[in-house]
Amino acid sequence: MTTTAATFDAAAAEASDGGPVVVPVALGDRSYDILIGDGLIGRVGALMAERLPGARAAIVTDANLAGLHLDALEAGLEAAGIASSAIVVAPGEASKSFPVFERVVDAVIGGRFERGDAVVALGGGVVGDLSGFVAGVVRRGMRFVQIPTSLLAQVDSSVGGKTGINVAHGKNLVGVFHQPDLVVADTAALDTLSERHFRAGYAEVAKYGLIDDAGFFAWLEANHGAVFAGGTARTAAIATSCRAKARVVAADERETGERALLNLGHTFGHALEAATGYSDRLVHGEAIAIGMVLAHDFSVRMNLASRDDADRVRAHFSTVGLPTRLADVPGDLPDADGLLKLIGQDKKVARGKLTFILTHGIGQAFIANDVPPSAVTDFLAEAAV
Ligand SMILES: NC(=O)c1ccc[n+]([C@@H]2O[C@H](COP(=O)([O-])OP(=O)(O)OC[C@H]3O[C@@H](n4cnc5c(N)ncnc54)[C@H](O)[C@@H]3O)[C@@H](O)[C@H]2O)c1
Ligand SMILES: O=C(O)C(=O)C[C@@H](O)[C@H](O)[C@H](O)COP(=O)(O)O
Ligand SMILES: [Zn+2]
Repeated sequence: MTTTAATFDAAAAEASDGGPVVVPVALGDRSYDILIGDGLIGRVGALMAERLPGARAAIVTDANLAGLHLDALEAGLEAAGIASSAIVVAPGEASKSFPVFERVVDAVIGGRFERGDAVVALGGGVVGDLSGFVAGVVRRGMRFVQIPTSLLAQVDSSVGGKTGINVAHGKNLVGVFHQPDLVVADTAALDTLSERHFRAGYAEVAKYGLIDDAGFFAWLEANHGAVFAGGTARTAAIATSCRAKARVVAADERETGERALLNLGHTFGHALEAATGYSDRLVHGEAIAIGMVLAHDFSVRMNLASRDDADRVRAHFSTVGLPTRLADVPGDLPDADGLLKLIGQDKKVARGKLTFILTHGIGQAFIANDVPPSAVTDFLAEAAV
């Protein structure tokens, strides 16, 4: 549902009884809940015992999370009588790769985890996408529990079942749709997240406003300080984001239509991630922040949106410290033709034609099929200046 600045109600986005906020994802017999609240990691064992009785847990996490939040998860699993073992990968986008995928698959099968056992992702979007892919293919599909620990993962990647890894040709080009059975977002975990990664996740929060909720975007412009500070504004922003994503996923699980709107900024952004080698030069949320600004600027250039709206998007992202221009990417980038080659590998390409998510203004994104490649290169050549 689209809200306006006057009607967006942050308080209504919170649970009234002090318990976790519950956001259902309605997918028939594969429906599941997203639980959002403070201190939930220690309760995952009890929640799993209720929802997946008898399942053991193959925990996949990264080395940062292993030192911070793994003990609490393991203690809760043990208290609930759930046997577990942990597989630890290196932090960072490079772990969404074939070699790391193979290592995790080997550890899960070698650990004799069965189809009815659960792969449990404790981490950000990298761990979630990688281990969801493992869960989707080992023994042709295991149970899957997401414990997202970054802002980005809590508002976006843990929900909706897109899993996968990157290859040199492009982002997320190998993977499967595999929905989780449960998502548990412990907002207290965000207290240990770096500011850089919190900001990167904020880009995907703002995305929901830019897609179809101008009121939410206006609320973020006024309340971003409180969202960054934590507390109820942050929980409200997470819950609002999850509700928006759950609605789209329920309507179009496999992206045959409107789910593509969630790709706002990603056609440009994914090309930038590939161009920077999936490295710390540019993390996903930063690439998507630049991509969303470019999508608005490109829409202005195509006479679809007003310059005022595009400027508002750039100004807000600058205010919170996100990059907004190609020139903000450290190091060299390919030229416009090089970027277009990468864009040509986008999964939204249909019969060789480029698809972009463009906009008529803030909260008015739409799917644009058959975008002329020459318009894209002309625009990128100008944007690079
Ligand atoms: N499947 C989807 O629908 C979807 C949606 C959006 C993004 N993604 C993917 O998500 C990935 C980006 O996710 P991300 O931004 O979470 O990156 P990430 O998983 O690399 O996490 C960012 C960094 O923060 C650390 N970290 C995470 N939680 C922490 C915590 N609580 N305390 C301390 N450190 C913590 C991680 O170790 C890592 O170093 C990209 O690969 C992107 O393509 C997928
Ligand atoms: O869930 C979706 O659908 C999205 O597009 C969410 C994006 O934020 C996310 O980065 C996703 O992984 C991109 O999907 P892809 O199909 O373009 O790889
Ligand atoms: Zn994204």
